[in-house]
Amino acid sequence: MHDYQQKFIEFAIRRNVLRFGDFTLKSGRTSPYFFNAGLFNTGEDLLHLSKAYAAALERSGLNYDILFGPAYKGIPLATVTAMALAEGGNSKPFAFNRKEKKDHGEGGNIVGAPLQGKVLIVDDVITAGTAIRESIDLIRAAGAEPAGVLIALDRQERGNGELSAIQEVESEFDIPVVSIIRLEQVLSYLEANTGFSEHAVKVASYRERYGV
Ligand SMILES: O=P(O)(O)OC[C@H]1O[C@H](OP(=O)(O)OP(=O)(O)O)[C@H](O)[C@@H]1O
Ligand SMILES: O=C(O)c1cc(=O)[nH]c(=O)[nH]1
Repeated sequence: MHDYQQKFIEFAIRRNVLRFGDFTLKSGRTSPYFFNAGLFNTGEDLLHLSKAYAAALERSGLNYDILFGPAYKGIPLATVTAMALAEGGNSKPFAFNRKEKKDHGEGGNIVGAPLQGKVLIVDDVITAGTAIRESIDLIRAAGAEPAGVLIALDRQERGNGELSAIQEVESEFDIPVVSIIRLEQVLSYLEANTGFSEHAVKVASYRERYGV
């Protein structure tokens, strides 16, 4: 695990973004841990988070034209990532969607720059891959193509079959998925640090059941 990854895990635990307990996921699975990016909820958190996203993206060397944040939590993530990239001299257009279509004013369900060219999806986590597939449908419907996905945490879970949801997305759409941290690193952190052993056991057994 790189130092920046350990620091990111500690940042997420400190801000209660990475929590332990019983959580029902969008996929219906019951998970002993949850990553709630909505709790990065101060200006300082966002500043720190935006730098971690932008650094992961720059490290990946991924080629893209525009950032796209899926509603809802992807919206501030794409926004602050675009700002951090611009601060490093790499200004890109960005857009996001509304969950409900707006039928007055400017109408439609895409806000921001037109979805054109290679679109990078920015979100918090991938579990079963539903949110990413929905985003790819929106991107293709606009006549653009997905370039890749940038997330904070790869939960390393099976999707519909034996592959991880991320592997399915990568092979089905031929795009890379870049994450700041993966579950295996969270688990190593829990196992190596006192006070987390009970959580480590539960997370390990969840990973046995749903992990890849
Ligand atoms: O890979 P999946 O199984 O789709 O799960 C992950 C998605 O679920 C959550 O979003 P949610 O749809 O709950 O919406 P929110 O951003 O409005 O909280 C999360 O922010 C991801 O987008
Ligand atoms: O699968 C989900 O619904 C999910 C998992 C997680 O860790 N965080 C989140 O916001 N959603």
